[in-house]
Amino acid sequence: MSYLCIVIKTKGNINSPTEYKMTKMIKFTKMHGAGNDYIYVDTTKYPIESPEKLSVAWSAPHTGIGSDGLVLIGSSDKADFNMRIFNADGSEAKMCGNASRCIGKYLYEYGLTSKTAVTLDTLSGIKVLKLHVEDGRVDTVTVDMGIPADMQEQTVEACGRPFTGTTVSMGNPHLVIFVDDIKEIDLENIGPKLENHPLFPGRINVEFAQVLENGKIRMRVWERGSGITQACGTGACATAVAAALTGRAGRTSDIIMDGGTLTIEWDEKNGHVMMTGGAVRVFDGEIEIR
Ligand SMILES: N[C@H](CCC[C@H](N)C(=O)O)C(=O)O
Repeated sequence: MSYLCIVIKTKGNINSPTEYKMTKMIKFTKMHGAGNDYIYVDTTKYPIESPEKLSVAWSAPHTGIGSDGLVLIGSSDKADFNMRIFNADGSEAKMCGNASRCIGKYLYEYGLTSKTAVTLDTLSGIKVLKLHVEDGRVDTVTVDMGIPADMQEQTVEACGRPFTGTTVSMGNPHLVIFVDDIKEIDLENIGPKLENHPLFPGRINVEFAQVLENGKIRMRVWERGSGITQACGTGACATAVAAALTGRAGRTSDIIMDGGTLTIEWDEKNGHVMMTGGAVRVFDGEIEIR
């Protein structure tokens, strides 16, 4: 009886932990608000260790899932739930308007809540979401974005010319610049120079806006940490506040962005900014973490 004996030479003991890279599957949901798309993970089920690194890897269009960043939904002892948001470059932001609406949809439609008023703990404080439910679906959400801050006129030199705008914080910083013709703005070139200008040591989100004949406002955004996005919820709020502050509009504005329109109301009585807009679930998926 002959035996064939095969010896497989390995480096060291193949059972040692270093040889076996532990991998785990993470379920995620891809969603967008006015085209501002993020990857959403329920970290109560799928805890994430290095969100900064994963946001960069997963946001990549060709080698990852492709998105403007990563949003983690977690538990909170101060509110119904917690939100953390990471830009495509891995930087963590304090607030995301479009993501907060999508989280409202996610929580209700995935059965994590049956409430239509949900509190969300963020790095810029607790936000209140009002879910507009129809036939068991949430397609529109109104978010109380709180009170705008740090409003001041600012002139910044970039690309050989001055840009005068209004800074507004919605928990995250924005520079809103009104122009006569938004089509003239080379956002790809100007955006990063303003985002990274030394005047803004924490960098800044940049919005160019044009008031239209019908009183609506057309806005395009270069987001800190993500570049040009289809829409920016906090940016739409900052734009509406800047328009009201500078007498270009009233306290309610429709902000028309590349990916969709948000309605912003700056309440005269309590100073809060209310943002209303859509939330869309694109697909569910799972991805391996090595
Ligand atoms: N890029 C922003 C975070 C995302 C905000 C935006 N996507 C929104 O909908 O508000 C920042 O670094 O402050």
